Formats: sequence, structure tokens, C-alpha cells
Amino acid sequence: MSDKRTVTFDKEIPENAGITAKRLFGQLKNQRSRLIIVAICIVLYTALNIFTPYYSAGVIDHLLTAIRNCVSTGAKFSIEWNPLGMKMLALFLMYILTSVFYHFQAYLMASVAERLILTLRKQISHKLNKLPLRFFDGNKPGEILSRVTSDLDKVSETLQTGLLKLLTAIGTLVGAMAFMFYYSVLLMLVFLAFTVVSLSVTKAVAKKNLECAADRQRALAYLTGIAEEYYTGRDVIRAYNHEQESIETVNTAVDELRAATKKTDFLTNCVNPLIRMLSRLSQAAIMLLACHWMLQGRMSLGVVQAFFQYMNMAAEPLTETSYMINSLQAALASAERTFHFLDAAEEIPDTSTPIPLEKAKGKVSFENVSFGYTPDKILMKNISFTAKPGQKIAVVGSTGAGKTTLINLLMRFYEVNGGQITIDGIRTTDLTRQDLRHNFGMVLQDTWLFGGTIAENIAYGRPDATMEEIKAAAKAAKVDYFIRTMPQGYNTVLDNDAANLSVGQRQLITIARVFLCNPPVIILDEATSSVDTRTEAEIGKAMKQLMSGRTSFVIAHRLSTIRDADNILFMENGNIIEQGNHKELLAAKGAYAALYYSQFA
Ligand SMILES: Nc1ncnc2c1ncn2[C@@H]1O[C@H](COP(=O)(O)OP(=O)(O)OP(=O)(O)O)[C@@H](O)[C@H]1O
Repeated sequence: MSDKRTVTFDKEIPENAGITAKRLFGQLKNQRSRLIIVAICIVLYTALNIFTPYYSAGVIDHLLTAIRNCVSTGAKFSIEWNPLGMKMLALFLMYILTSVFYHFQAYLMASVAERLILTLRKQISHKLNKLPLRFFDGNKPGEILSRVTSDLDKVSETLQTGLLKLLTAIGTLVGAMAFMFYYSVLLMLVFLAFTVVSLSVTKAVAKKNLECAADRQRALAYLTGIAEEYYTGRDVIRAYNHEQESIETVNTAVDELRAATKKTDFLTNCVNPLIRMLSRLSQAAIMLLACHWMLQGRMSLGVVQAFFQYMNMAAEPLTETSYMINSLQAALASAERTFHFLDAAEEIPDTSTPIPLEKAKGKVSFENVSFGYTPDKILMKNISFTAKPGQKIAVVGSTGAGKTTLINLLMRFYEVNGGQITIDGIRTTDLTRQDLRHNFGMVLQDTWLFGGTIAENIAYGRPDATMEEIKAAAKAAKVDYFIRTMPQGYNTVLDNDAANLSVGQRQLITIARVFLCNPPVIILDEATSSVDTRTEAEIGKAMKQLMSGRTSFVIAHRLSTIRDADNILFMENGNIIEQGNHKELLAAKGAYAALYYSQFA
């Protein structure tokens, strides 16, 4: 069951911000020219943004003087081209250019960020196919998924918005303060005094805010976790009459989320406006002083409005610095996690001088093979056996005995720690993985069908197969009749995890998939009680036909089906403790004989 204590979060502070930032920008090498244009736009945007209020002060004062002259002389008001008209046009152009530079850099930066994310996503996708299965044993699918989705989205968002704010912040702050200082030292000091107070309050509230946000995130993650758990386990919950209990657990989680959200919302909607009110108070105080000076003729209207513009400009970087730094850190932490993933050890590359093996005869040998999922815990020790071409090898053992592990090694999903596995006398490590796996066909109980048509699913191993070949494979697997009863026959699309097919039907489709590939060696996981007796018989028949003329490894769950096996491998604790045919093993009166007589005596 989901537990609140087990809900963990990805760290939002990068371990090595410098190295990560350098590597991230290293990925932007091929976009250098765009970045240079972005940088030029940002510099021009900041410079114009800083200069425009100063220039507007002159224009407004000039305009005001012209209006006053008209009022006092009674002359008709008009704007002469030189210099007022020209100045107004220049101001208008400055506003236009500021906006052009801003939007052009935003457009370019969005394309830079999205290209970068596309490159990283491609690298991740490539990496996923190069990682050994061992990697997936130790990493939850959700974590890997978040590298591809939310982590990269965070990087993109910060590159597009946060970075611009951070880059313009210093220029804007210094420029705005310089002009404020130039206009009035006293007004600037008043502004600074209020800013220091509001920053201190913000800092105190921000800490509380972060704690509340973390509580809310934890409550949300817990609720999502149990909702997912209860949704997938809905039939078991009903079967054990646990509906009421699960409703109560969900209700408690919803209540906790509500309480946490209430606190966060209170801070966001009540306390934050209070802080904003502090800054408005500073504006009111400055306005009072400025108007007083204006009436005394010590300050012009143009200057007052310019001062206010600079005040707003300076306030933004000051109040948003911590937010910007936080989001930059979070983006770097996300990029770091992505790079950690990209740096994960890959599976051992194929040999540089592979021996080609188009179609094996089917002799498979394990020679003193040792293996452990972790180096400190060796599961298999010195396992040896040989399967001659066309032989049926049954693998028997209780749960956890090592049957699947044996198959995993055969397919080279994991590397052996000692000994070797050969096919037709060639070490599997001397083949490319592609050639090796090309010679195997697998039918497992845990079938995997993808969102496509039935025909596409059958042709997964041979996408070039004709419809006739696909139908022939389906007939051999005894699933052709069923497919034809589907609404669109072979073109019926399987979606929602092929939920409209039964376990047995899904297994028959995967048998057809193997028939189509026609590999010399097959691996079969016998159907268990999850299918009805008639389907089980159908699957049994299809499997029998699939085995004929091929070397086959059958993970057997019923001893009754393996009496005809050429070799039975009886496994226990990862090792083969007995092997031989049915008669030999009964005569040996060992573990197999004991199990057999316990089932059939
Ligand atoms: N990916 C893995 N990482 C670590 N240990 C594993 C892994 N897969 C299996 N094991 C361990 O290896 C042992 C053999 O497991 P295996 O899956 O091969 O058994 P099995 O005979 O196929 O069992 P079952 O019939 O229940 O499928 C078990 O102790 C199991 O816990």
C-alpha cells in the first residue's frame, strides 16, 4: 500500500550547478548563431527599456510646456514637427523597438529551448535502448518517465522565461537605480527603505510558503498514489469487501490535501497581497513627496512619471530574485537528473568482430554458467546442459527457482558472471545481440500487445510480412477464426492495453507472432490456470505445433505436459539440481520423482 512516508521528491538543488550549466550550454553548440542574436536582442531591449522613461520625461515636459503656453496665450494648440513631433515619434519608435526586441528574442529563445529539448529527448530515447535490463530493475518507470517529460519541460520553461528575467535583472536594476539616484537621492532612499522592509517580510513568508507547498505536494502525491493503487486493484478490493475502508482512506487523503491547499492558498491569496500593499504604500509616500515638490516647482511631471517607471522596474528584479534563482536551480537540478540518466552505464557493446548467424541449427549449451543479479549475491553456480537441435527442454521448479533467470541469460538480457552460453557452438557474446535474438522466439504469459491492428501485432517481428503470411501464421496458432469474428478482422485496432482480448487470445496472438518469424529456437511459458481449460487446450495445441522441428525451452507448470521432454531441468534456488528425461528422473528417485509422485500418486 502507498505510504505517506515513502512519498519522495526529486531534489530541487543541483549538486553541481556549474558543471551542469556548462554541459547544458555545451548542448547548444549548434545553435550558437541564434544565441548570439538572442543576446544582442536582450542587450538592446534592456538598454531601450532603461532609456525610454528618461526620454519620455523630456517629451512630457516639452508637451506640457506647449499646452501651458497655449492656455496662457489663448493660441490654437498645435504640435510643431521640430523638435516636439520628432521627439514624440522617436519615443513611439523606442516603444515599438523595445517590444520588437522582446518578442524576437522570446521567439528565438523558444525555438532554441525546444530544439534543445528535442535533442535531449532523442538522446534519452536512444539511451533507453542501450541500457541493460539491470538498470530498469533499480529504477521506477515513473522516475524514468519524468526525465522525459516534467524535467525537460522545466528546463525549457526556465530557458524561455526565467533566463531572460535573470539576464535583464542586473542591467535593469542598475540602470533604474542610477536614474532614480540622478533624479532624487531622497526619493530613492525612501524607495530603498520600503523595499528592505518588504523583502524581509517576503523572506519570512517565503520560508513558510515553501513548507506549505511541500506539504501540499506530499498530500497530492499521496492521494494520487492511493487513487492509482485502488483503481488498478479495484476488483481485488471488491473481492475482499474492502470498499468502505478504501473510501475512508481516500476521504482522509482528500481532507489532508484540502487542509494543505487551504494553507497554501491563504499565503498566496492573503499574505502575498499584503506584501504587495507594502510596495503600494511606498509608492504612495513617494507620490506625496514628489507631488509636493512638483507644486513647489522642484520636480517636473515628466520626471515624476519617469521616477515611477524606474521604481516599478527596480522593484521587479528585487522582489523576484529569489523566485528566479529558485526556478533556475530547479531547472538545473532537472537537467542534472537528465544528465545522470544519460551517463548511466550502458550494456556491453556487441563484439566488433561478430560471427554472422543468419539461421542457427538450434544447438544450445550452457557451460559452467554462473550468474547473480547483483555481484554480491550469486544465484546460479556452474550450470551446464546441452539442448540438441529440435529437442524439447522442460524447465521445472517452484516459484523463485530461477526459471525466468535461465531464459533471461539465454536471450542475453543479462550478462553471465562466469562460464559461457553457446548456440551452434558459437559463444553468444561472439554474435551481435540482433543475430542472437533473431534466432529466438518467445511466448510468455505476460503478453505484450501494442496499440495497433491485430495484423501489425502479429507482424511485429517481421514488419515486411504479407497479409497472406500473417493469416497463415494466425491459422497455425489457431487464432485465425477468432480474429475473423472481430469487427474489422485483422485490421481491428487494439487499444487500451488490448483490454478487449482475453489472456488466452492474447497469448495465441503472440504465438502467431512467433510462427511468422519462424525462429529455430523457441521459449514458451506454459499457460497457467489464468485461462479456461478449453483455451488452455487450444494454446497447448498451438504450442505443440510451434515446437515441432525446433529446439524448445518450456517453462512447465504442470508435470503432466513434460513427460515427452528430451531433457528436464529441475531447478531450485537458482541452480539445476537434477536433469534427465522423465524416466531417468523417476528412476533417480530424487526431487523430481518426489514432486511427481506427490502430484500423481
Ligand atoms: N531483476 C531481478 N533483480 C534481482 N533479483 C531478481 C530479479 N529477478 C529475479 N530475481 C530473483 O532471482 C530468483 C529467481 O527468480 P526467477 O524469476 O528466475 O524465478 P522463477 O523460477 O522464474 O519464478 P516464477 O515461477 O515465480 O516466475 C528469485 O529469488 C528472485 O527474487
